[in-house]
Amino acid sequence: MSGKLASEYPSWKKLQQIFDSEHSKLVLKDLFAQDPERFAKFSREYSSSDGPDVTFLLDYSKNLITQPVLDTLFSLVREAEVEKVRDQMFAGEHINTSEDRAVLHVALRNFNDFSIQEEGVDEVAGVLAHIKEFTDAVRSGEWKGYTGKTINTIVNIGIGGSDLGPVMVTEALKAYAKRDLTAHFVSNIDGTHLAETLRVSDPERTLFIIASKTFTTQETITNAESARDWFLASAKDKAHVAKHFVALSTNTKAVTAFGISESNILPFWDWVGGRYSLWSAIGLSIALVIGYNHFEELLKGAHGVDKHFKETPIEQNLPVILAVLGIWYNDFYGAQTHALLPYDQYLHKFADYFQQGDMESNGKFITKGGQRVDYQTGPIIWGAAGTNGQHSFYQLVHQGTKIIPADFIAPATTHNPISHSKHHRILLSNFFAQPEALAFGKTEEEVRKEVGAGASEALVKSKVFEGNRPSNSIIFPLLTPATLGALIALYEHKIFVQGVVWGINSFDQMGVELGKVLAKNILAQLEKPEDVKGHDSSTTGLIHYYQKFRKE
Ligand SMILES: O=P(O)(O)OC[C@H]1O[C@](O)(CO)[C@@H](O)[C@@H]1O
Repeated sequence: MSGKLASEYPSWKKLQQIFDSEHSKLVLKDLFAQDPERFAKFSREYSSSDGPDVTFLLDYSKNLITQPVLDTLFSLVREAEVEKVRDQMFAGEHINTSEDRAVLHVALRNFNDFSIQEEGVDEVAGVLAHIKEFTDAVRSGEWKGYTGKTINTIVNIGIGGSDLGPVMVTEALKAYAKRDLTAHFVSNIDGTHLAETLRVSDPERTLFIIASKTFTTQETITNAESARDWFLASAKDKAHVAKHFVALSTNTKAVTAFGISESNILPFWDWVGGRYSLWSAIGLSIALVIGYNHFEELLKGAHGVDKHFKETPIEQNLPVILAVLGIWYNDFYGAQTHALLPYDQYLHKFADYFQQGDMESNGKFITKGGQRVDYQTGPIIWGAAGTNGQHSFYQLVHQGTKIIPADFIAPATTHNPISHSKHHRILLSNFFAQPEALAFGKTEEEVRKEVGAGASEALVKSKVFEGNRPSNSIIFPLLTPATLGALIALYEHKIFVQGVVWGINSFDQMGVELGKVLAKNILAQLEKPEDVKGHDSSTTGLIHYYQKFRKE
């Protein structure tokens, strides 16, 4: 049952036994040598069944698994009733129990396939129509600023889920961007972020998109107020705000109180989690940059994977496969992190995006039933675009003392085939080489042959790659909007499956609250040393030190 401790499932215990007795025998070099069919057995191609064409290959053969390990992991998924909870999610049941909410990002990209009963679901198509109408007006130049000029800059002001998705996707789909429309994303409360953006923006031609589900987030509201002050310093008349400020929010009351008219609000619903919201009105900046039709392709690509996730048996279900592999390393091998390594410059924000997507979802130690877990939950997600990472942190991935499961992700072809695709071939040669090097390494014997007889023992040892480091590889024809949608949905559902197995609520984020409350209290004490009360000596000392330099 969901909410149960994962360690209570019979398969969990069995996995522990398998790990204890077998893991020293799970050596990739041997496993590949023993079975010429290993790649065929442990790789799967996804092809969308309808909507835009999406295909990708997931190769998971370079994992420390055998069929019995995988079968036991699948049994764990069955015991945790992942399919039942998945169906509850798709049916609109309130699986976000702590907040008593449905979890329906799948409804935002549904296109009438699944029947979902929840308030607001029938409004999705209307909001998409509004996004289309608005983006068409801005992109065509029909929407004018207060002096009659067209919009050439958009500034999305939001943070967390109201920022990272739009940032990642607009970067990823830059090849589809309208190049004469510049998009900025301001998230940090640090005034530098807004100031540097405003410095290069023209108030007569800038559209501010205030993106906040709650419309109470301190960073976003403060940035929005300062942006409005900056705008009014030029525009003077508050009536002009209507041409330059739109809001994306579930909190209409707070938006209108801010001074944005109701006609400039694109709403969404409480069943859209912040980190799952790029598919909603929060994606307005994406639609503005790449055009509505491409935005819809993104949604349809995700919908294809939703169908796959909902309809495919566990053994062939790609999000489930990724999820159980992650559990195997996280909970039995003791891996602390998971690296996302896209070999595509356009995907350079992919890991940043899934830091929130995964860590805010599954970074929890209490089960839905209120018990403390006695195992590890969500991994630390990190990564960077290849090949840059190779010249910074890959040393540790190859020869460090930690096990770092990684996903290598790459497009077979590029939007920028400069020098007859020479760059892309070099990029891909690295994409193929790195998982190979990680898996198979280089033995002492091989090193000795290379360095010759005179080399010192220390030098020989330092050149050995132990190998047996696991990875997945995902390859697809080209990074299109639909393919990106599919990839994001793949990881979203992976996170879902892991959360269900671990028995936690992947859809609240109580862990971000305490810091917010303390900061509010401290903000009121920053002026005078005598105001600083109720803290430990370290916090008090730090605030007192700051107060020596404090300026208005
Ligand atoms: O869209 P909002 O309500 O401004 O919230 C922004 C972000 O803040 C959080 O609540 C906490 O970081 C995230 O879950 C959310 O994406």
